[in-house]
Amino acid sequence: MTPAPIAVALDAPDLETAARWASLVTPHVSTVKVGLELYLRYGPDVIASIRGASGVRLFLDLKLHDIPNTVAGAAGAVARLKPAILTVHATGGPAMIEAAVNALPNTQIAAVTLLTSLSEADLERIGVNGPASDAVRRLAVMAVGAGAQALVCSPHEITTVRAEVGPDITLIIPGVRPVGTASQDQVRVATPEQAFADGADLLVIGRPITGSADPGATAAGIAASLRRTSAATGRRS
Ligand SMILES: O=C(O)c1cc(=O)[nH]c(=O)n1[C@@H]1O[C@H](COP(=O)(O)O)[C@@H](O)[C@H]1O
Repeated sequence: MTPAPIAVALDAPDLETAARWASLVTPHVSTVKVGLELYLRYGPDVIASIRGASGVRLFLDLKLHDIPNTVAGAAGAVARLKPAILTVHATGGPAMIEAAVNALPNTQIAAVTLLTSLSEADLERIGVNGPASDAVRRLAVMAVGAGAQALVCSPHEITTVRAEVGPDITLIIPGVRPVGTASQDQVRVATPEQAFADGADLLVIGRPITGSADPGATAAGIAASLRRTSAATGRRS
């Protein structure tokens, strides 16, 4: 069976836990994601350890955000790790995004638009007025113009962004919560089925899987539900 278009966020306090989660979910999902918690604790070696434990596609979520020259250097520094995907913050601007794209020609650079943990009230406090979807759309268009091949946005903005950037840009969607699970610090959320039906290419899911009693079974359950959504909507994963 084709693994589901899910990146499991391995936000673990230690490498053993992350490697265990990776090996449990690997039969069911296409991708695992290493983020700041693991990378800052263990450094680049964590990538080889996780690859050894799972062998699936690796998404490196460092959310780079700095001047173009610094981001070019930082992206170049992780080139040898050969991540399938690397995140940068879209608000770093077009020159910064372009610098990352040029530094890593064999990696999909994903521009994070507005974090899924931000509410519209939070956005107003940081100077982003109006509906989140307007700002996300503007950032998405700018990032794609700068060469980003993937975008990260919340489930609420999928249809708006897709209409703007077309079918060839990969939409990566965190803020995903299966029915009956808590939102925790996520604000702009939807179910995996809804996000997938709306056009997400890759769902990022962490705690609803890794915090469950049986991460392998939970991942398998969400994967099966996405297959049913696919059959019902005609959407191919
Ligand atoms: O870039 C990301 O992956 C990301 C962007 C965003 O806007 N929101 C967001 O939650 N994420 C990441 O997605 C994961 C979500 O984890 P859970 O909230 O546990 O499902 C975390 O690893 C976040 O770092």
